[in-house]
Amino acid sequence: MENGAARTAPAVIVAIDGPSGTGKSSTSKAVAAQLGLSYLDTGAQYRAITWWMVSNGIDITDPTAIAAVAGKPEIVSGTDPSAPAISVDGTDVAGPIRTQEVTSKVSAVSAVPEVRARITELQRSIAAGAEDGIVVEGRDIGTTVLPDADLKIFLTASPEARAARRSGELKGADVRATREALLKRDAADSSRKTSPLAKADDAVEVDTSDLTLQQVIECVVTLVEEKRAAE
Ligand SMILES: Nc1ncnc2c1ncn2[C@@H]1O[C@H](COP(=O)(O)OP(=O)(O)OP(=O)(O)O)[C@@H](O)[C@H]1O
Ligand SMILES: Nc1ccn([C@H]2C[C@H](O)[C@@H](COP(=O)(O)O)O2)c(=O)n1
Repeated sequence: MENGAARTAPAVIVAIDGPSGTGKSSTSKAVAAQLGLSYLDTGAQYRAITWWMVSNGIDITDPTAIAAVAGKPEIVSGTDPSAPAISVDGTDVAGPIRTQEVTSKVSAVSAVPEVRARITELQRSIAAGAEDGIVVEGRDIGTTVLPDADLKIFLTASPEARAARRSGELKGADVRATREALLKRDAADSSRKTSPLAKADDAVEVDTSDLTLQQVIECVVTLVEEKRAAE
């Protein structure tokens, strides 16, 4: 190595997309922490703007009303994988954005083009500022937000596996009702006109149905390391 300069791994941008409950957040956080990368949960940003709309009495069934105020809330996302944080106008909303009310309304709010344009711009600027690289998870990262990402992963899992995982989280939740709610949200997210949930043509698909979380993490870490070695 010339002049004794330390060899550092090049900044890498990893896009992880997929339907609900496939393990995007758990995997992305662990991979980012293991590889010293930043982490961005884009679903949390759409939940945050939905929370703001609900808190301010905006009619969620009216896309024009949503579009008119889409630029108002200031959303700030932390990128430390060991302490994910999200605030709206200075209020910590990490808890409130996970309520059933926000979950049931987030697909409608995130389908509005003005909302997507605003959040996409924010996501690109966060990714551009991540000096050591970043893992960004969501629904349209590989297709729309970061089409030049170094590595794109698309996680899948059977509806049964996903419902069982989510019901385990929401202790006592009915698995069949959870499955139906997941499928309803997937259908809405996949069928919207603006940047729907979709696998990029150059994404690596990983079916996590029969893999443990640890196996999925190892698989993605290996893919990132292979990518870095090839550059
Ligand atoms: N391979 C796996 N095996 C078993 N459980 C898993 C696996 N991957 C994730 N889980 C668990 O499934 C639940 C959902 O995972 P996670 O939140 O990471 O999914 P997600 O794709 O980010 O979902 P969403 O898009 O709804 O936020 C969590 O409780 C997580 O611990
Ligand atoms: N890139 C993204 C990320 C998320 N959304 C929408 C669609 C999801 O139903 C919702 C919540 O995401 P989750 O927290 O479950 O990952 O946000 C999107 O449209 N685009």
